[in-house]
Amino acid sequence: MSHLGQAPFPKTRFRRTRQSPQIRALVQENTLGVGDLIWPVFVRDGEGVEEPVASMPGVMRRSVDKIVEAAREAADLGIPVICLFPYTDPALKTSTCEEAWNPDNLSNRASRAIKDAGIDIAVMSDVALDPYSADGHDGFVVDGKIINDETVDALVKQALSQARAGIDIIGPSDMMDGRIGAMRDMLESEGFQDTMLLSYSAKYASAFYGPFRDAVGASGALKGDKTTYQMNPGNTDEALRLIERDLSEGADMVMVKPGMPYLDICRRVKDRFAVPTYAYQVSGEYAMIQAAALNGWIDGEKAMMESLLCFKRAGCDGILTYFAPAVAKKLHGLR
Ligand SMILES: NCc1[nH]cc(CCC(=O)O)c1CC(=O)O
Repeated sequence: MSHLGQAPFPKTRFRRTRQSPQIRALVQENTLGVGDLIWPVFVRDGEGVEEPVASMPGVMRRSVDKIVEAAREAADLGIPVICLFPYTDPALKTSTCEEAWNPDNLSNRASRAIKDAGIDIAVMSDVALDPYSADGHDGFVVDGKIINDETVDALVKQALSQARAGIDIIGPSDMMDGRIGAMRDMLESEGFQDTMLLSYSAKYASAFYGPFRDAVGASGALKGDKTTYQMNPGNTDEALRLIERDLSEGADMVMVKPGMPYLDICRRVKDRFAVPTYAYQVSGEYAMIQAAALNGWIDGEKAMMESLLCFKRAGCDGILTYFAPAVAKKLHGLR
């Protein structure tokens, strides 16, 4: 084997630098820190409610008061960002989705409550129509098609209601074309110069979103699939074109989603654009690790830590993960 400047065996023995925890720490190239974590949480109606999500053991839907408690706990652990996903009352779901830009919808109430409590945590939102849509799609459905431009107008209204509710980081997850530019123009003209856009730029049409759709109550509503707007898992050049497009329209940060099966995309994005790059370790990835751990088939805690470190190795600056509080506790030596 020839490697630049590498002496042959036995002058080079790789095991020398693996001999103890101290030396392994010294030569470690990538690390996971609490500052790398974005914690997605599910908000529901009511008060004092913490309701387990069956397909995501350890994950809860929380009422707004409990979300505030969770945000405080996350901030105390040093988690920099909490990301809100609403579980909307099915009675509020329509084909015109107006609940999406209701200033008092669940997501906006939760955002305001966290801000009013003065908690030191950045709040991120989700922009897409699916939690509010009777059809379960991220855009308006007309004659069985998901229509792009009218959806973008609605998403801009939704994003404005979120900015007004104090959201720090707007996360468009809808995959419509042209939405980042439209939202950036709106934010500039409405006086929200500091509101960030973290674009779900390379979001794939994935089977790994199943438990999430249960958690937000969208699985029952969804007719068909999302393949006309989310990406084909076979593509990688297209991901780079989407990232480039979203950066050119004013995205501050970009995301690849799902995470673990798409680490090659994370690496290509980071190498090519050198911008703040995030991955979403989605609900199905979380569920797989938890299910195997609960069966005693893998060491859940080790698999959790390894999976997240690997995102850092792949070039990500941070990860959206349902494990965030557990990881933060582990990193602080609290468990
Ligand atoms: N716009 C919806 C949205 N935002 C985040 C997720 C998935 C998150 C997860 O699976 O953890 C989805 C689901 C989907 O696109 O159907």
